[in-house]
Amino acid sequence: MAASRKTPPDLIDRLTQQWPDLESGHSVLELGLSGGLDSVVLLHLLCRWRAAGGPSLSAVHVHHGLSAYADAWAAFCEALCRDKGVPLRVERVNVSRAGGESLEAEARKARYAAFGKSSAKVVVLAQHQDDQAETVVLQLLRGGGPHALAAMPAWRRLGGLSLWRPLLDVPRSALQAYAETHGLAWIEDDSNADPRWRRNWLRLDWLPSLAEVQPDYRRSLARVASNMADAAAMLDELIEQDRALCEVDGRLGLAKLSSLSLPRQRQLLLRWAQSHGLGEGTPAALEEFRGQLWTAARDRNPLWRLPHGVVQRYRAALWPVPDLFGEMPGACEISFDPASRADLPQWGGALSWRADPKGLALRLGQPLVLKPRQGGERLAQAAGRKPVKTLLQEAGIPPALRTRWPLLFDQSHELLALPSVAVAYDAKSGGGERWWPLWQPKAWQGYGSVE
Ligand SMILES: Nc1ncnc2c1ncn2[C@@H]1O[C@H](COP(=O)(O)OP(=O)(O)OP(=O)(O)O)[C@@H](O)[C@H]1O
Repeated sequence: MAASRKTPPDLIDRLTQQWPDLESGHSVLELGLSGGLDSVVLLHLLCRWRAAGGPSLSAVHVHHGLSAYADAWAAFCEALCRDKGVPLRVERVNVSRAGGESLEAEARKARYAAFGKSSAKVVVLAQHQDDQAETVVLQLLRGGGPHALAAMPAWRRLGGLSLWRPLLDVPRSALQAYAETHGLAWIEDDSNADPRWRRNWLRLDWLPSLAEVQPDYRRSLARVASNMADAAAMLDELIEQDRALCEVDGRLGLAKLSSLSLPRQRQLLLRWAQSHGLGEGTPAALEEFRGQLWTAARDRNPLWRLPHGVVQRYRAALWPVPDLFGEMPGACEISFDPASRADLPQWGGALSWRADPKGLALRLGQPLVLKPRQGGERLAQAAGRKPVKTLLQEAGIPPALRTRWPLLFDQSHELLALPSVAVAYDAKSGGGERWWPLWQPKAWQGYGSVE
């Protein structure tokens, strides 16, 4: 049987032709070796390449401890690498469902974390054309867009190193033929035969039926992946351009947003919200919000609720407001230190100080109290005591941020300031150095302040 299959003569050429440049500094490779057919064939190819003057080589086997055979797989990889003179590290990882994902997804995360610890410049993995085709179908069934359908790239960054998948355009049958021709031994993962896993069901049932009507489906699906990779890259470029057009200080300007076509508005909003850590919204919630954006009355401030925060329309812009759903903070004592910046996660921001002749006269270590608004507070201003609510409105603070905007009191509960917005007029008398309190909500960190 082994002799009857024809080995493609060019498998090693296909590998080396993808290699960018031996002089580029990528001269050390580490192979992810599971002990299965694919990575055993890749080990053989890389060893041949090494013998012909190619990059030096090591391997990593990730021991997940999930199968009764896990120790036997590690032992198999150790013996194979010893025989080939390839240094092997066996990484034992703990996989649990603690993250709330499937065991398969947790195992994958642990595996890639172990790959990321490599001291090589490039980690090489043995996914092939059948894996790519399966990934495209799985992403299609999940309802994925261009990024998901782009499936696996041949090269990508993983932390400080590169991941390389040189066999992505090689069908599994060619790897099997190669293994048989060279008399290679490998292990079969028992879980690959379990049809309860969607990928296995595809591989064992669905794709063989598809192959009967379209034998070249792998190539078509690989083409989908590469077309979608281009589409995804172009989408990224367009979103970046649109973002540069619409975003000022972390807010999206509505006038500029309205000049974009509807699909561009949608894509920009989704990406922008994600980049502010608000998570991925449902298409229905986004459409509802987009409808309100242009129709809600001027004095309304519609919200787009996302898994980790909200986006609020306020005046002529959209504001990202992360995590407003925790418990409201209580009163909090601090002591004045102009050199320190106090991160106050429960309040959703950070308090700092700036020397300013119009600020407060405070002494180092003076006790101060931060309290949330109760309603009805007033702050002394030149023209009388002004409601805090009016001061926040005048400063253009969107309503979603006002509930957690801290009020700064002295120890006798006199309101001293609304940080970044105003300080008490009567607190301005007296000599010495003066300080202006600054409140920077998490949503604005990395951008300017409200002033
Ligand atoms: N236990 C392991 N130890 C080291 N490398 C592994 C291990 N399991 C898989 N790999 C590497 O990853 C490649 C792909 O394996 P597999 O398709 O099982 O995993 P995956 O990481 O889930 O892939 P995908 O990126 O398609 O989700 C293998 O060919 C091999 O190079």
